[in-house]
Amino acid sequence: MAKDPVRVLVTGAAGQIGYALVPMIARGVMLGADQPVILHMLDIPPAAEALNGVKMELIDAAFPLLKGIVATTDVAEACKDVNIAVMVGGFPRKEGMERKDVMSKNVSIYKGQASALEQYAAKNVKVLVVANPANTNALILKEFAPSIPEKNITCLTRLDHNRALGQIAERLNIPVSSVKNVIIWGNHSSTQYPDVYHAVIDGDKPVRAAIADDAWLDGEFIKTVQQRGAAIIKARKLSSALSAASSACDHIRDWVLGTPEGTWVSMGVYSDGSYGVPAGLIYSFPVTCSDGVWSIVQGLAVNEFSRKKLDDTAEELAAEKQLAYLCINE
Ligand SMILES: NC(=O)C1=CN([C@@H]2O[C@H](COP(=O)(O)OP(=O)(O)OC[C@H]3O[C@@H](n4cnc5c(N)ncnc54)[C@H](O)[C@@H]3O)[C@@H](O)[C@H]2O)C=CC1
Ligand SMILES: O=C([O-])CC(=O)C(=O)O
Repeated sequence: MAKDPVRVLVTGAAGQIGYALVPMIARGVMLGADQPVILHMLDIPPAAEALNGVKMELIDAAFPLLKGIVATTDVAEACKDVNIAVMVGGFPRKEGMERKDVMSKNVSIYKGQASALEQYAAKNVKVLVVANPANTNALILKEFAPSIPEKNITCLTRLDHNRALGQIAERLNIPVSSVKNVIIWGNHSSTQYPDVYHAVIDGDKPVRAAIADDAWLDGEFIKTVQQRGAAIIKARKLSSALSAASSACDHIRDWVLGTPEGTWVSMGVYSDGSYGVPAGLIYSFPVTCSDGVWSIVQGLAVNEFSRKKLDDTAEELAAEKQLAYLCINE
């Protein structure tokens, strides 16, 4: 029997990431090749014409799984009954801008959209925040949508996770599918910590032994992953739309359909104090997912080198949280 369609909201749908993301969703990349979808697309009035253009193209592409399109500048209409919300809308970082510069513009958007999701979305809505500062926007959304369970509000660090897999694969000249269990800890920012202490290739061979170059792993590798977003912006003069869209699909797919046995992924989730990370931050942890629920992988060893990096990125998030509240109360 055919499945009922799932309603998926994409905010900022007329933007760069939105344009890459909506065809992936309509093709089944996010929820599976047998899962019909109804796409809800939100953007702001100045982008209404471009949004309508995206809608026209979706119609023209004749995606068999696409059972309906809601394209609107009205946030209540956009959020109505959605099961999944991918929050991409916001002001992007431009070349030379720090993430803090976009903070004040974006936290007030997320406060408003939290209320709309709370009021109009399906009760079990799963939320993925992509727009920067992604962790802090997700935290604001959580705070201002108190009836949405905190387990249902996440942010995207899967792009950083995939970037780390990609760098290891390039270095070893092996397919990226042979590498697994890297970890992104902390903030989706240049303080994030891409950790390969538990990563393996070909099922069980430690990455550190395979690469046998600690100086590269502790230096250039970490820096490359941390700075990859800025490098793409410099090269494209636009943000990493293709890879962000693909990683957003990976995030939701694994959350809804489950992570493969023996594999974890990185997700920005509400900290419960695991690994000594202060509770009350949205922080990227290694997680496994089953039956639509994520769980933080427990019991991984954290050495002194890693400890400092976990703490530094937590400190940045605590400072962002403070700044966000200042912006909201201004
Ligand atoms: N977490 C991650 O891994 C990544 C996050 N990003 C972030 O994703 C966001 C989107 O990036 P792009 O698509 O490149 O930017 P973009 O500027 O091309 O698109 C953003 C869209 O959001 C719309 N928008 C602005 N305010 C809105 C509102 N209140 N409601 C709905 N829509 C609104 C704009 O009109 C625009 O169409 C940025 O914040 C960027 O920094 C980008 C790459 C990776
Ligand atoms: O760095 C940025 O502003 C864009 C981004 O989040 C990324 O590509 O990771």
